[in-house]
Amino acid sequence: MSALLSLSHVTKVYRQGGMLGRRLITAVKDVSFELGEEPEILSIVGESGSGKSTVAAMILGQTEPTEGELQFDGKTVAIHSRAERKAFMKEVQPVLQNPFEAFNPLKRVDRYLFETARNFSASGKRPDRQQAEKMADAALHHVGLTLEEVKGRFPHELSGGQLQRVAIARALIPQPRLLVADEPVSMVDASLRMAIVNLFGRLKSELGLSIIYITHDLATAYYVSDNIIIMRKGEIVERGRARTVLDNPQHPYSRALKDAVLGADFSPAT
Ligand SMILES: Nc1ncnc2c1ncn2[C@@H]1O[C@H](COP(=O)(O)OP(=O)(O)OP(=O)(O)O)[C@@H](O)[C@H]1O
Repeated sequence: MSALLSLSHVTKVYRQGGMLGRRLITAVKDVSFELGEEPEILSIVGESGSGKSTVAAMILGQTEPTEGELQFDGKTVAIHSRAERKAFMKEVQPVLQNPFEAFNPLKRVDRYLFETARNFSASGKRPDRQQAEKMADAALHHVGLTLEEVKGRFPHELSGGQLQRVAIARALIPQPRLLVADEPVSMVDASLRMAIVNLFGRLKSELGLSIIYITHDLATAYYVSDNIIIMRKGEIVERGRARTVLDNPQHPYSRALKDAVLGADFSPAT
């Protein structure tokens, strides 16, 4: 079976500083993994600076690898034009960490949904106002909201959790095959995190969506992900089925991470 996404020996080196004192930072080092055709939630966890966001940026085509290759649906991820970006974004959508940064505070949130509906209609035809509203409402239903609830509202008139749901709804409008969510719950109130993470599980089963879930939060990763990758200093130190890895981490770093985040005696009831 072919892969939806594959990273093959991907390395990313950043150059920092000017002519004098130039420094090379290897943010990601020889990383390889695949997402199959079957919908899957893959969590990428690791401490700050372990290279998670750089992996996300490469998957989203925002930055190119220094070495190695990323393929989506059998084609090398390489975006050189607006048309290529648009075609790629139909298939792969980001969900950002801070929903308040994803929306202009002076723009009503429904306008974002309508614009996305107009730009990324699955049929390829530009929908009229009524059709765009229908598409927005359908996407909002998938995240537990309705157009009526958000219509005419500015970002600050919604809670962080609601706004993140609107951001996810917007990402669903093009009917992508992959969501790349980089720390999507870290700015959301702790009591609402699980609801958003559970939403990912539903989107996977209801829409057949694959999700890369980048997080510090091992507890939510444990509950929602099928597979997990643990990164440290740009490298994958451990990978496998999420529950297997987190129930019994093998690498000393994974053990330390688990103990630090979940407590040494973490043992979920389920
Ligand atoms: N644009 C950039 N230019 C230079 N160095 C960068 C750039 N982006 C990231 N880095 C460096 O690459 C390394 C990996 O960073 P990255 O943001 O990918 O890690 P992370 O695991 O996502 O961390 P965090 O959880 O804090 O976001 C860090 O040392 C970081 O300082």
